[in-house]
Amino acid sequence: MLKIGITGGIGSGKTTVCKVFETLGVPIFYADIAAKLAMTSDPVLVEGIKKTFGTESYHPDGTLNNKYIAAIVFHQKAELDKLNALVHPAVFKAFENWAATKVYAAPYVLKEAALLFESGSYKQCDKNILVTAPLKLRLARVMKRDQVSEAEVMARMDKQFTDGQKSKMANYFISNSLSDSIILQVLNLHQQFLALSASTNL
Ligand SMILES: CC(C)(COP(=O)(O)OP(=O)(O)OC[C@H]1O[C@@H](n2cnc3c(N)ncnc32)[C@H](O)[C@@H]1O)[C@@H](O)C(=O)NCCC(=O)NCCS
Ligand SMILES: Nc1ncnc2c1ncn2[C@@H]1O[C@H](COP(=O)(O)OP(=O)(O)OP(=O)(O)O)[C@@H](O)[C@H]1O
Repeated sequence: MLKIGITGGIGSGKTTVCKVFETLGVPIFYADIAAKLAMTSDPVLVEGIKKTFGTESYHPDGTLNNKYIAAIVFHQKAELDKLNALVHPAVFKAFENWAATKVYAAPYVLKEAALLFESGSYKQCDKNILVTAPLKLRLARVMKRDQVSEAEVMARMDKQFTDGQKSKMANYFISNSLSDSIILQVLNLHQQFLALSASTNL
């Protein structure tokens, strides 16, 4: 079974692209969902986060106080490094466990992760896809989706590799600008991955 990583900068549309792969029956691991699950259910991680960022990191009902943590980490690189160091090993492990359950389920699976290259988790995958879109469009899409300011989106963008850096590490590309059809690009890649899977023992 092939493991394919899929990433893209904030607002590039990687989750939207994954929804198209899902309609083709491709199993998808969403790193962000796994991260959030671990951050609320793994007692060691929960303690680590509270110790590092304070008990306000969680609401009284135990749910994650996203706004509180985001306000700290997206304005101080050293704090973000601490959060990543706590969370990413848990996500790596969750992906390995998940992938092991899919070995006979499909010719290939996708791992969707915002920080696939930055975290080094692309090394868990056989090939990697980069989703791109023009910067202004990405900004506009996230501002509308999350009801946030341009400065808030930029603060996150600044903490991610640029598309130039990522494109050197990617094997496949999906362009998600206004004039592109992501459906046709996904169908094309799907055929390539099925052929690759059939021609290798992975
Ligand atoms: C800081 C948190 C609580 C903020 O939550 P919030 O609901 O506001 O944002 P959300 O998780 O939906 O992320 C939205 C986008 O922000 C960007 N982003 C998220 N985490 C990071 C990060 N560590 N570094 C850079 N960008 C990030 C990504 O583009 C992501 O898709 C949350 O992002 C988090 O827990 N991040 C750490 C886990 C992580 O690294 N996730 C990303 C991939 S595993
Ligand atoms: N081709 C498209 N046409 C119209 N809207 C789109 C398109 N692609 C993405 N969007 C919209 O743009 C927003 C961002 O897309 P999406 O959530 O898929 O990006 P993402 O890369 O997963 O972002 P993040 O890194 O923040 O998780 C969403 O509201 C989505 O519905």
